[in-house]
Amino acid sequence: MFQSAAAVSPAHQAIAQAAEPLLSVEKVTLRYKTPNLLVTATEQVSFSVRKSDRFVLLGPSGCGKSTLLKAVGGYMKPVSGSIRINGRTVTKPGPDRMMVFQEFDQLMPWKTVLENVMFPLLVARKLLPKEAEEIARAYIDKVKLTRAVDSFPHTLSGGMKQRVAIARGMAMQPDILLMDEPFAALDALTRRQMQDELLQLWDDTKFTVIFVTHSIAEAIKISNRILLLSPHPGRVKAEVVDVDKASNEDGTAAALERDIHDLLFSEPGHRE
Ligand SMILES: Nc1ncnc2c1ncn2[C@@H]1O[C@H](COP(=O)(O)OP(=O)(O)OP(=O)(O)O)[C@@H](O)[C@H]1O
Repeated sequence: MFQSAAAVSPAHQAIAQAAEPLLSVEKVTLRYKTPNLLVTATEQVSFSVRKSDRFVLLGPSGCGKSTLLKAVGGYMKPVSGSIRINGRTVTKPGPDRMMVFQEFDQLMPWKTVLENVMFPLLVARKLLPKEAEEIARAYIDKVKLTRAVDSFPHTLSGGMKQRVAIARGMAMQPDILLMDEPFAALDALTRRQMQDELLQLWDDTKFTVIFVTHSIAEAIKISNRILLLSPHPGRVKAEVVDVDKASNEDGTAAALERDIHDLLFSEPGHRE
């Protein structure tokens, strides 16, 4: 079930030979340049994502999960290595990769739920209003917000706002949905409900998602594959495959949670 970092690359090569993965991240190093500091966020990170994967990036705070997601989104260029989607190198953001963030303020406050979901369909996909509205309404239904379709964001709960952001991302039918700790700011009950709803949506549409979290339990619940990153700078520690199988077996999810915890925090002197 665990593939060590050393074992990941050959496995990816084998997959790549069998069929080009949807997304392929090869030895990616990402750095921030500040006026007096050079921060290496990730070092030589490799992984690949296949169609319909629920792929989780998991690791302690500061290991570069969000930075990796930004790079896949095309908002940041690797200093070395490459990121390819459908065989093309990622150089800028595109409608094939839609982001959902943690923050509740990612919606446009002056637009209704419907208008928020329609916006990228009109602007990026350049659809006619009638067409955009039809698609937007279908995805608003999918996230169970039909009754709030004409509401403005400030009248919605945190969970409802996140549902709108998910509907907006999914309505674009991107190749990959990029989710950066989308449920982290929600209360525990709502978070669990949102995780269930996301899985129901996945059962419906089998979309491909990369999901960032630092919750091991959330990673196990959401994913079919988990990439474990070491603390700053982030390097691949291992990949967990067949998570679905483990989390459906009695007692196995708890054991897997313990194993992942031990693997992530086994470094001497590391504090959680
Ligand atoms: N804009 C920035 N300028 C400089 N350094 C940054 C910037 N954004 C992030 N970093 C640094 O890059 C490293 C990785 O940050 P990143 O936010 O990707 O980690 P993360 O794993 O997503 O953390 P968390 O789980 O806390 O959100 C950290 O050391 C962080 O301080």
